Amino acid sequence: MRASLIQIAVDPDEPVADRRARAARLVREERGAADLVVLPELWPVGAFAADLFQPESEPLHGPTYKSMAAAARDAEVWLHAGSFVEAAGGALHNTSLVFSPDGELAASYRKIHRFGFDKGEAVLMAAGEDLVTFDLPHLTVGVGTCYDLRFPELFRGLVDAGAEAFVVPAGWPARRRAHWRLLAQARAVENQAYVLACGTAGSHAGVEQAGHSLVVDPWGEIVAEAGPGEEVLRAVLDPAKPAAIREEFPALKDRVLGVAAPRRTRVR
Ligand SMILES: NC(=O)CCC(=O)C(=O)O
Repeated sequence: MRASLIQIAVDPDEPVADRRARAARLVREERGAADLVVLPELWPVGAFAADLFQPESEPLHGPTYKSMAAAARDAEVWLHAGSFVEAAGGALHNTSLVFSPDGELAASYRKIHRFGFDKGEAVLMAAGEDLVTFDLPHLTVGVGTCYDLRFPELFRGLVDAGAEAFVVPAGWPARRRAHWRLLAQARAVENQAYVLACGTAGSHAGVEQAGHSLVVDPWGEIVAEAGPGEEVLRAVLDPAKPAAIREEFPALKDRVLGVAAPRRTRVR
């Protein structure tokens, strides 16, 4: 299975509508070269451009949905279209969209762990509540977004829901690039699953982006890594590999459920 991760640059001088058109063009250019195309987190506005979240928010079936559905159909690819700011019921969400090659919505995911502590996304957006997977022809894929990567229990939940690969769109800062690589590899190793982590390039809202999108295999090896600038990162995945590794090294079967529940250690 061929995957293309479009590590688009978010430049505040490029109007959102122009970047949307450019992203759609980049997706169409993968026609014949990819089965799955991935875009990063909040690429229309930039993950740290909190001032734009409200003014650039859209309903689910807004301009980003429409342009990405058409691009998936034209390119005949599965498209994880990254995320956009969704306005729904008076709240904002960091929502990812997945389209099938006929341009139908296959899944949508509202980011569960919001970043920013007491500012930005953490205060402006509402948290999602649902774990989401979608089925490619030979691979079940779980979805997380950026900061979610720091929360292993989310990914374990996705494994319990059948995931053999994770797609993680992100807007990760260059300052924590070491965490990005380490966490992507950790999620792959502990879950014996592919990780496709697609970040942004460029700099917006004063935050230089890490770039360095990654494809990590279920053994934890990095099979492809982008540089810091705008780039399309391509990799070939073997959909049989997660099951083969889980069979060869069956650590997931040794889980002791409930061990994480708080309890006192008695000193004898
Ligand atoms: N957009 C994000 O979720 C950023 C996450 C981040 O910077 C980090 O986890 O570090």
